[in-house]
Parts: sequence; C-alpha cells; structure tokens
Amino acid sequence: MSVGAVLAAAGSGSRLGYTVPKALVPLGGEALVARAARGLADSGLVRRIVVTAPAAYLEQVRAAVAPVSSVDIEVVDGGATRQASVASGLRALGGSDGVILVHDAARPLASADLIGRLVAAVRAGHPAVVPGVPVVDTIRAVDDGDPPRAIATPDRSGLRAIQTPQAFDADLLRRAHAHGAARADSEAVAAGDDAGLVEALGIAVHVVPGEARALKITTRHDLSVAALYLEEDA
Ligand SMILES: Nc1ccn([C@@H]2O[C@H](COP(=O)(O)OP(=O)(O)OP(=O)(O)O)[C@@H](O)[C@H]2O)c(=O)n1
Ligand SMILES: C[C@](O)(CO)[C@H](O)COP(=O)(O)O
Repeated sequence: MSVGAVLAAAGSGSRLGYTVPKALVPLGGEALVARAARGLADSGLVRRIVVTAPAAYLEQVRAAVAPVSSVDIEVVDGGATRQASVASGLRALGGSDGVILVHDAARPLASADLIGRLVAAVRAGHPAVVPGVPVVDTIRAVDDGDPPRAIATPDRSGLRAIQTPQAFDADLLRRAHAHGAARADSEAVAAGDDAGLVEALGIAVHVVPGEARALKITTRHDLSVAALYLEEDA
C-alpha cells in the first residue's frame, strides 16, 4: 500500500501575527512548511506530497519546499477552511495510494517514528489513526453565559489532545470528505480535523501515542518552544 500525503499550509496564521502566512514563517532558518514536508519525506514512507497553499503565495511556498527533493511535491491552492484545503489536496493527490497521511505545516517537528507508527497501524487494519497525548490540565466544559459557568468536568484520564499527522485508508478518507463537504454546505460547519469527518460516518478512530514535539505552532510562544526542540536536537 503506497503512502501519499496532504500537507495543509493554506492558513493565514492570524494568531501568530506575521506579515506572511504561517507556513512561510521561519523556524531555525527554514520555513515551517519546508520542515513539515522534510519530516514526511525523511520518514522514507511517503511517495508524494501535495501541499495546499494560500492562493497569493503559491510561488513562495513552491520555493520554500523546493530543497526537499527526495519525494515528489506539488503545491496547489488551498480553501477557505482547513477542511476545504485538505479536500483540494486530496483531489490533486489522485487515486493511486492505499494510505493517506494528512498533516499540518503548523506542526513542523513531528518525528519519523510517529509517522511510522501511524502508517503501520493503518496497514495493520485500522482505517483511521491519530496521535494523541494525555492532557495535563483539568478540562471543564463552560457555558457561554456572562459570567461563564463551568457545567461539566470530564474525567481527564480518558482525554487526549489530538495531533497531526493523521493516517487513513485512502478510500475511507475520500468518502469522509465527500460526506463532510455535503454537511459543511448545509450546516455551515467545517471539521477541526480529518478524523472528525471519519467519526461522522460512524467509524471508530484508532489513537496511537503522540509526542510533545509534534506541537502545533499557534502563537509566538509555540515558536520559541519549537526552537528549543531544535536546540536539543543539535
Ligand atoms: N483555510 C485553511 C486554514 C488552515 N489551514 C492549515 O491548517 C493547519 C492548522 O491550522 P491553524 O494552525 O489554525 O492555522 P491558521 O488557520 O493559519 O491559524 P490562525 O487561526 O491563527 O489564522 C495549518 O497548517 C494551516 O496552514 C489550511 O490549510 N487552510
Ligand atoms: C488538525 C489539528 O491540528 C488537530 O489537532 C487541529 O484540529 C487544528 O486546529 P485549528 O483550529 O485549525 O488550529
């Protein structure tokens, strides 16, 4: 079963607050999108990567990922939501892979070990596999009142923070996106991740251990934490 990947990189990065999209923000001298693409390529498992970029930055994203030359990489237009961007990437990827990884440029440090665990779990028969890390805070559900009130406290031992890459049986992922697109049209909602689209089909998602270094770069503080991981690697 060959492995293809969609790398979602079409977001603006408004919470990070740079003048360029987040995918082009440098971390240790290399754009986040290039680091994420290199991670996928270095796993040795991925045949081809489709990167979805903001329409106005296609050429800059192409230039950023050009040094990652060990796999075939195509850069295409993303969409208005992450879900639409991944759907656009899936169209460009074509139908020849049995397994598809969906990854975020915003998680540039996911390791080859993690990618290996995810692909192995799909090949072992789990059609949808995500990395999850235990949560360290107590999580409370809060209503939207003024003032906000805590209404429930789920048992933390059963909670995981879900990361990317996420790995899927290719046919299932395409079916989940087709169903999700129809729902997004009628209910004006887009899923937070691809596993959510699979769950909406009533299919169970398998969770493998995630890793701290696959953190999502959302704020400037996250960028500093990621830089510390690079220092540790050096
Ligand atoms: N329309 C969109 C929105 C997001 N993404 C991608 O989805 C990943 C996770 O999104 P997030 O971290 O929320 O990125 P942004 O939407 O760029 O961030 P912000 O909400 O701060 O603007 C990122 O790699 C981002 O590029 C995408 O491909 N297309
Ligand atoms: C896909 C994701 O990274 C999994 O944790 C996350 O859902 C993206 O969330 P965002 O709302 O786009 O930041």
